[in-house]
Amino acid sequence: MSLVEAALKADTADAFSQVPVIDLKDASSTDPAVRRALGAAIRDVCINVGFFYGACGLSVSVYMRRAGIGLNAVCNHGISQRTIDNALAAMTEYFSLPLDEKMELDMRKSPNFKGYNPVLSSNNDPVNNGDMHEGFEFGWEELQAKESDEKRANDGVMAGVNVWPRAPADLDGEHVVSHAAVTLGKTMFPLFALALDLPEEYFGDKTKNSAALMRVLHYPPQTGPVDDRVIGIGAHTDFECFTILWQQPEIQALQVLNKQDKWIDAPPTPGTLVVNLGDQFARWTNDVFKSTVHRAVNRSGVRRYSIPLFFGTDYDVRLEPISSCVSEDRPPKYEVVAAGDYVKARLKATYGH
Ligand SMILES: O=C(O)CCC(=O)C(=O)O
Ligand SMILES: [Fe+2]
Repeated sequence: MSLVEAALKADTADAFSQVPVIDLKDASSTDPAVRRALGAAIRDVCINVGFFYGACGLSVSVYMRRAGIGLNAVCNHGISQRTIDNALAAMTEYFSLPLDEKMELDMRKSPNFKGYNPVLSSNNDPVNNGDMHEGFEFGWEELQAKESDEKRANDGVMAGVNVWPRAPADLDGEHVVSHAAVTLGKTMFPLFALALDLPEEYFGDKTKNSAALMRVLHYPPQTGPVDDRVIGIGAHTDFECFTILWQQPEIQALQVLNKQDKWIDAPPTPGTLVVNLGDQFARWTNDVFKSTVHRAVNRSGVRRYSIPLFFGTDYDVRLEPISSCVSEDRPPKYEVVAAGDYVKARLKATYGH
């Protein structure tokens, strides 16, 4: 079945009622048949849901080893548990700093949306009155600072350095997690290409500078009568190709909208990370791949932390629809824009500056 036919079929299929799990253990297989089978599973989920739990757990260390980076920094700590524990401890410490100290790195002082954003300063859903979370955002950076960072020199409209809080709440743990997640993201691109019947290396020259924005989020508990227009993060789609999300175990907050406009819970599931598609993939695939609306509402009565990594194409890439996703009956739906311009416009709308 062609991609366009599969998308048409999905339009009339039943709405999803849960977020599916895809086992990513075969992501490192070199057997073409095994890889094709995984690509087919990913294709089905991308066309019908746009969200899945990637079961990775221990195998993340395999990705790290294959990519040949961060072995000491990441694998020896065991990305699936110890690195995450470190990151969670650093986040907890960072967000408990006095507000004026956090505001020293106010994102609004940064030309490229790096740094701290306080509670209610972002508004992902324009009908709402602000998002009930605070966050800290940074882009890709070498673990050991280099004199000249070629990747960052090519960031175009999103170019600019990160800002970091001072030790001890220095978010070093998050920086390590971002390297692990970027490695996982690079492993995913060839699989998305397979899912789109493209050569595995199709996205290679479009993702040389691993546009990767990581956010560290803290959602205070919302108790008592909750104003529906003030929720953890309002209904939105993500901006980049796909997001890899770690959510704090045992706290339900994330919800995904199905086509019957029903919110489906996506609770944290041990040994998995959430993977969801964003608008760059929707634009590239002319909506064959779904950039699905989601939100987070923390009514658990306790604090909740999460770490999304938004993984996209190089910012100068133009998001032209892939030809197999366009037909006479399915003409291009989106104006062609450069990835960086699109991301920057969405960030401006979200943070109001
Ligand atoms: O915290 C979460 O579970 C979701 C965060 C999210 O959707 C985002 O930052 O785009
Ligand atoms: Fe999101």
